[in-house]
Amino acid sequence: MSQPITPRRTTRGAAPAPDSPASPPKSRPKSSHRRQPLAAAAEPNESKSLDALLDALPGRRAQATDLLRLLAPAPALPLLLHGGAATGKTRALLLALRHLRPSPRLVYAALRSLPSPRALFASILSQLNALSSSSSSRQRVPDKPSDFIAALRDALAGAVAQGELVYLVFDNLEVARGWDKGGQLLSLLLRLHDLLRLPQVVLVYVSSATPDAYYTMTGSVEPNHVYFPDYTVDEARDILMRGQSNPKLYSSFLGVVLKPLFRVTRRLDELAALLEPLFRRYCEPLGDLQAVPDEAMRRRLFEHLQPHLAVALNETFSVPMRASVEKCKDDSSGGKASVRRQFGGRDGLSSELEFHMSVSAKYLLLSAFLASRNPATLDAALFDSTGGSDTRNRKRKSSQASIDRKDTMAEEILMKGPGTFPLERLLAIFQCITSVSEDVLDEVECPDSMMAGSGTNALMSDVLLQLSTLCNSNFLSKSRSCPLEGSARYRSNIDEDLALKVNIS
Ligand SMILES: Nc1ncnc2c1ncn2[C@@H]1O[C@H](COP(=O)(O)OP(=O)(O)OP(=O)(O)O)[C@@H](O)[C@H]1O
Repeated sequence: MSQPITPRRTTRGAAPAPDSPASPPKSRPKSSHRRQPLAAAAEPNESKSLDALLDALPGRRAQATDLLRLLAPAPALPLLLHGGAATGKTRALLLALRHLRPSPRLVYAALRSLPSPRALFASILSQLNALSSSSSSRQRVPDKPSDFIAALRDALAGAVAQGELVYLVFDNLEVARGWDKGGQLLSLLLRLHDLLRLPQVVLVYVSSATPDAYYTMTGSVEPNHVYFPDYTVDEARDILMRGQSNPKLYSSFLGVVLKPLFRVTRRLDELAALLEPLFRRYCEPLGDLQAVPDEAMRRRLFEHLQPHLAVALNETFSVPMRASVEKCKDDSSGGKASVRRQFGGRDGLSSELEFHMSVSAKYLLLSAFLASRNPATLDAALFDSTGGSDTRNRKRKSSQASIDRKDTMAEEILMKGPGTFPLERLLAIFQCITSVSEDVLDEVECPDSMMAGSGTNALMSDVLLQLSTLCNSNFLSKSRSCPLEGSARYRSNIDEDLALKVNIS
């Protein structure tokens, strides 16, 4: 993380009344490398509410503490929260902001719930106009970013005139990249600190991309940043255990389902959506939902659940649909809804949809794409078990004739469309491209004895499971067994665009 700000905290006792119009504008604190323990500076009431904040954020203690340091009283630099999907960035930020005293003025825009730059401008300006109860609320929404900056400055001037800090939050910043002229807009948003030069305005960016991805591109002032790593399975368990009416029952349920599901998805929203119906199934044999199951009962519940768990593991794809987060809800439901659905059929993939699949499924899909698009004769040249790092066998530079021959072959392949391939070839390609990624092996390694053995067996059983999921989801098709070879053949149904979207991160 970059340089934090000295936590010159405003305590309740010392703070002016939250909405007092007479509150003086706050001065900017000096930057410092020094950090103070948060609780040490806190008064009893504050430490109680700090405990409540940390309780509401299992697995995010360090991030919540950093946020409180960096958000108040008046940070001199913008703040960037970054990390993978559903790692609690939004939740932690909104809860931390709610913890601040006096309550800050918040202008929040979740880019994922907005269709265009213009919608973003409109959302921000209307929130600001509501804050300052300005008469200009009927003004035209700017089309051009430069007009937006001018309108933003005017609207902010109205809001900060009341002496309050205004926190301007851009959530899901990475979404702007996909917008028309999104690169330009992104660079402008990241330069707001330099452009506005308003000390009372605190800029907060939330993104799944790393800071380097943005700041090398804009050359603007580098913000403070807080990283949100993926949850571990134990942290996910702590989060999912919150608010359960029968913790012992739920804990025994998580004991059997969480690890296998965690290999399919680590996203909390998806896990919660998967777990809810499974838990209902799990409880079906129970007469009393408040009962604490003994060992024999636990085994019975597991046996009852097992077939349903197998089905759930096969459905690895989900379509998160995000509603805008207007306010932070205290309960774990958050402000976003996640709807699960299997891909397939003629619907295709709308650009507004996101899909999630495990890393091993992504590699498998890419392996199938390559196997369908390239003739088997090219495999030896394209792949080797060293992932291409062994240069000893590299061929001499191709002659013009051989380049022409390859071009003609490529054209023919394109004309023919995707070809079919046997399972062995798919697995050989999969093995070659995963041999360079230890991460993949970590991900598919199955520590849970319930699902399979360990090591290679676990890897293979996972791959076969993923393969069947990809077939069920129409990403791949499986032909009937070939009468000569006696085994089934597969074909990839995805095009180059989708293959490019299968981003392995
Ligand atoms: N530590 C946590 N405790 C309780 N619930 C959590 C925690 N972390 C995440 N969640 C829940 O998981 C879901 C996703 O969290 P959140 O939206 O904060 O993640 P995010 O990192 O902002 O995701 P994205 O990058 O996709 O926008 C929400 O329902 C949220 O309430």
